[in-house]
Amino acid sequence: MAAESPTRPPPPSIDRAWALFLDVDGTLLSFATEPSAVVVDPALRDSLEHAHRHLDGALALISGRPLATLDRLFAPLQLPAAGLHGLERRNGDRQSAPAAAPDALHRIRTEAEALSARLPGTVVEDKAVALGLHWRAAPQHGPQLRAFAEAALPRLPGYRLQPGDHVVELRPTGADKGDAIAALLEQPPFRGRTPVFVGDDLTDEHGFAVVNARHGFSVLVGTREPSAAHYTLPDVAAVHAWLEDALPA
Ligand SMILES: O=P(O)(O)OC[C@H]1O[C@H](O[C@H]2O[C@H](CO)[C@@H](O)[C@H](O)[C@H]2O)[C@H](O)[C@@H](O)[C@@H]1O
Repeated sequence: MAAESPTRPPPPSIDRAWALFLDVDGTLLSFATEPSAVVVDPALRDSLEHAHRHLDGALALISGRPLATLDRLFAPLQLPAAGLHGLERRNGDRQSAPAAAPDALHRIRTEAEALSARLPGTVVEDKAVALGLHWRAAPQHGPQLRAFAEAALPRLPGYRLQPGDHVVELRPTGADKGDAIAALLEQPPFRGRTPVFVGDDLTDEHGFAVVNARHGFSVLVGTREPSAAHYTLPDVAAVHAWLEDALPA
């Protein structure tokens, strides 16, 4: 018999004493057929800016995207953030970044682009030290891209596969989203606050574990199972409404 899905309540309204961590794709932004096709509504930028102020700066984006891409998407906002699933971090003047990409990754990117050119609807995302192989517009090609990534991995010492939503990534081993949240919680303005993380994807489970261990609020967007999250919001529109509702006009 299939296990029953847990019933999760919606999260409480945003509290000034929170440290709020927000995933990006699938949480703040609706999915698009490819990474460059996402749309950032100006109203969302306004909500994030208000929330950042309301929380005295204790709001950070926690994403698989590089920080440079986050800054471009949300410009002119430049929020505290973790990029590349936790490998890159920025909190005010404090920054950390992974080492440069090995030569093998450049060769693998060229091979991946050649493969993608033969598989219409697939996309190779160049994330400098990481590589995303996407198949949202062509799900039938997912197995071939996954097989390519698995075969490439032994040529990349110090790398691992990062599965995601219609994507597999080749990324350096090291920090995950949970590590990034834990590190930010050691620093002002996040230190001493109740941690709250809102996310939708597998990579967000690391963040849920850290927040749960600190008696915070873990919020799953959507219905993916299994998940360690204790609360839920049904979709991106509900996340936007939750952000807007809680804030003073
Ligand atoms: O941690 P996140 O902020 O959720 O980032 C995870 C990955 O999101 C992006 O890919 C996803 O969104 C694309 C645009 O909607 C979509 O086409 C793709 O199928 C999704 O997997 C981003 O491109 C990746 O770099 C992030 O790692």
